Amino acid sequence: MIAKQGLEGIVATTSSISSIIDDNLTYVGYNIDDLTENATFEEVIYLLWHLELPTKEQLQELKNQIADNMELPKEVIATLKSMPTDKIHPMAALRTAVSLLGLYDDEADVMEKEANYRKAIRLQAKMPTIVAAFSRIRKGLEPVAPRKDFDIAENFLYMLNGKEPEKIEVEAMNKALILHADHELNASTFTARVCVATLSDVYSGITSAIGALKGPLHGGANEQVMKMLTEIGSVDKAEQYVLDKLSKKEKIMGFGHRVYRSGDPRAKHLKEMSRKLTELTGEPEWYDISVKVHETFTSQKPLPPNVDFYSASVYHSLGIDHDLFTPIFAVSRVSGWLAHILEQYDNNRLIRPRAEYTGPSLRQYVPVDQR
Ligand SMILES: CC(=O)SCCNC(=O)CCNC(=O)[C@H](O)C(C)(C)COP(=O)(O)OP(=O)(O)OC[C@H]1O[C@@H](n2cnc3c(N)ncnc32)[C@H](O)[C@@H]1OP(=O)(O)O
Ligand SMILES: O=C([O-])CC(=O)C(=O)O
Repeated sequence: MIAKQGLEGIVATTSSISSIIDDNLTYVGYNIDDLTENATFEEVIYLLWHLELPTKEQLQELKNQIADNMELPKEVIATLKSMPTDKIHPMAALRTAVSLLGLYDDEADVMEKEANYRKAIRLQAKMPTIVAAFSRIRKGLEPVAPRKDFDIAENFLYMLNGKEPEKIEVEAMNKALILHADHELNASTFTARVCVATLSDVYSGITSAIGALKGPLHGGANEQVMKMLTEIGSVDKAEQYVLDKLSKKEKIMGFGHRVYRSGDPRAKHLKEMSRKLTELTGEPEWYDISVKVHETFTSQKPLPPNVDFYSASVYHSLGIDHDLFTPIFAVSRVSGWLAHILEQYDNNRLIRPRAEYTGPSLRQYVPVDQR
């Protein structure tokens, strides 16, 4: 039997990390609403990697390990500086920098469980530093060194802007990081699992996953949402804009999902954050335009917004450049990719499905000068 196009509905692995059942998302049994309201991103990382929430001591140990590993090798900074920063997408820079990190990790090809865990910590710690450093370098600024007393959310905003962020900004970033951390067998996570199931290394797995997340049908959608909101420009233009796009059979980014039917449970948190933050920054129009697009789109198609829709106006309100939205998704999702990579190694078998051949039937080779 051939699978539906895009492997729709196919259960391709077992996993204990996250589940989507009846449109409810849980990380290792904890509802995403509960975690978003109460946890820190570091607690969620620990949960995804150890399948239990940490004790105070375990959490402190993880935070220390991350803080000790945030600095980038000088060679990676030098390469970021040598990139054609005005021409490339930050996701391409991130993909290259993560691959490069592997060259400066003596344990890159050591396949023992403990070594893979150490690499997970290094990658989780260094990805925010890469994104922030790239952003500064392309503005002609020096990268800002991470602070050991800051958690990931706070450090990321600090390294990006070179000043201590406000409490509300840190809270919003922490929630956003939790909401994007893992999502069952989405395309980038599947990519990471396929890669490491060949017994390739962790850096290869994460580099491949970044490539998959970059596409606009997946993580790249959040940047496209902001592009659309900017193009619309004011609430009174939103309805016509959506109707025009739909009449041309074009997709509206940030809507629809392969798995969710009644709605993506992450969207309501981002919607509320968007409302609060846009009000605080004195730019409520970004929220108002988003709501109008939401209302118009769902009056035409029964496809609710996904995680990428309201995250766009949230990140915009945090003053983040629009092409950094997808790299921020990667800074969060690397926690889930790493959890899945570690799980894959623990019970590995090569992932190699079949294809039904639909090309020409057997034919004879004709030499080039006779064709
Ligand atoms: C973090 C994440 O990855 S969340 C997803 C982020 N991606 C986006 O927001 C991009 C926009 N959304 C989409 O492209 C899709 O909804 C996907 C890729 C997320 C899921 O797609 P699938 O389940 O494969 O649905 P598919 O793309 O086949 O669409 C099915 C039908 O719904 C329509 N549709 C789906 N999403 C949208 C959309 N956002 N806007 C307009 N129409 C849509 C398609 O045009 C198609 O219509 P048709 O049957 O008349 O041709
Ligand atoms: O699960 C998916 O297909 C896409 C998604 O929402 C995610 O990766 O967060």
